[in-house]
Parts: sequence; structure tokens; C-alpha cells
Amino acid sequence: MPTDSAETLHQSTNARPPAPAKLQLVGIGKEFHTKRASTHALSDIHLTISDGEFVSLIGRSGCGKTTLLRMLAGLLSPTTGQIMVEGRSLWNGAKVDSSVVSQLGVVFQEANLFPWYSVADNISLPLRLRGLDGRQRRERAYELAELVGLKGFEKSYPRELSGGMRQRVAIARALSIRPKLLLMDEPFGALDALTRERMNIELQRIALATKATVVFVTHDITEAVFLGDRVVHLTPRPGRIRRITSVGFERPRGIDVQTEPEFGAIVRDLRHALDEEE
Ligand SMILES: Nc1ncnc2c1ncn2[C@@H]1O[C@H](COP(=O)(O)OP(=O)(O)OP(=O)(O)O)[C@@H](O)[C@H]1O
Repeated sequence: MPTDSAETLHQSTNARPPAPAKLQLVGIGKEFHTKRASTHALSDIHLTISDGEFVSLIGRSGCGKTTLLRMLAGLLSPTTGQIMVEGRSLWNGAKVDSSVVSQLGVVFQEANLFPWYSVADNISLPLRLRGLDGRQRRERAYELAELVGLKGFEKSYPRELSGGMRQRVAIARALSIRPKLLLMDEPFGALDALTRERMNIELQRIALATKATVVFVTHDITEAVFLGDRVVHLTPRPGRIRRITSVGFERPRGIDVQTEPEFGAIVRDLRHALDEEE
């Protein structure tokens, strides 16, 4: 399996065809300054992601994965560098371009659903905020409920759903606006192993059906390799890209791919690299 160093990848972006990258990170750095301490959380992150690509982000606790995702989501401004979504700058200094942010879908570890809204109303909430009428919202919510495997549960309430089902609602809600980018921070981290495996299969199907470009943060190396076209490994203090691994298996992948020797070799390599950081 080809393994590109961050340097090689960065250089190779110059040789790419002119189609605008879906997402481009150019020299991203982040420092936190509090009364007690300063933390250099991320440094010199260069990454180009193309349309429809699925990129997993892994690294030890504290290497800056969430910080990076929050910057991509427009929730935290970078100290240095530029984030471009289809060629448009997401941040202008510490000011976010809300028209770019409004085209992003974000899913966190917690589904963060509104308990007093039904599944359909939770899914279509972003559309309500955009002023779509009731019929349009309902149609889209039902279409998405079916897409994420919740057909028949549209009128249920979050308390009546399992953890996996709640995450499906969160994914559907993020997809409701047809986002240019789907950003996911440990979305299945709180689920049991079997549900997580099923959600991985489902997410692949959903991502391909919607042609979504996905950035997916996880602690789980197998999950990262199973889902990703590429796996970006961040090292801590400050967080930098250590390397980017291409995963050549066609998507969607069946769970059996995990028994392939090449799959095992990629997972082992990454585990080794993470262990070296102990
Ligand atoms: N709001 C903040 N103020 C100060 N420091 C912060 C803040 N957010 C994150 N940090 C620091 O930035 C670094 C990266 O944190 P971050 O949460 O991004 O790591 P992570 O890789 O997502 O960790 P984990 O895998 O444990 O979730 C850490 O040293 C953390 O303490």
C-alpha cells in the first residue's frame, strides 16, 4: 500500500489538476493561551482533500484532532494558515465566513438531539432555520430517515431510540442541508462494538449515496482504515501530520476486507507508529 509522507503530499498538490479541492488546509497552526498556560496545539498542517474523498484522522489523545475538526467546522479560528472550502476561505482572521459554515455538516460523539422534537423534526431542524416550509421539511426528513435506516421511526422521540439510532438521526440532520463537507468527531465512540461495526457499514453506504466528502476523527485505527480513502496520522505537541496513508480498497468495503493481509499490514503499521510515540 502506498504511504505518502506529509511533505511528499504537500509537494504533490502543486502537480494536481486544476479542479478546485473540496477542502484545502494551508499551513494551519493553533495556539491556546490561557491565564495558566500556553499550548501549541497544531503546527503547519497542510492537507488537500478532493471531492467525494473520505479522510480519517487518527492520533494519540491530545494531538489536536478535535481542535482541527472544530476549526474546519467554523467553531474555532486558526492562529495561522488558511482553510479553503471549494476555493473559498472559511476564516478571515478570527472571523468566520458564515456563508461557508452554513454549507458544512457536523456530527459529534453525542447526538445532541432535542428531546421534545420527533426524529423527523430533529432531522429537518436546519431546514426550519433556513425557512423551508413544513411540507418541504417533512419530505426531506422522511427521505433522510429512509437513507439512514430509520424508516418507520420518523414520529418517534429521541428517548425511544438506541444510541446507534440517535447517531443516525444526527447524521441525517447533518446531511439535511446537502453539506459540501461532512465533519465527524468520534461519532461512534460511545457505541458498543457491534453497533459501531454496523454504523461503519452504514456510513459508507450513506457517504457513497450522497457523494459526501468526509473528514472523520477517530481513536480506532481499524475504523480509520476501514472507512478512509486516506488515513492522516497526527503526532502531538504540537500536532503535526506525521504521515498520510492511502488505503487502496474500493469503497464500499465489506467487513471481510478486515481479514485481508494488506488491511492487516496497514493497521499494524499505523499501530506501530502510534506506539512509537509512547
Ligand atoms: N479550549 C482550549 N484551551 C486550551 N487548550 C486547549 C483547548 N482545547 C484544546 N486544548 C489543548 O490542545 C491540545 C489538543 O487538544 P484536542 O482536544 O484537540 O486533542 P485530541 O487529539 O482531540 O484529543 P482526544 O483524542 O483526547 O479527544 C491539548 O493539549 C489540549 O489540552
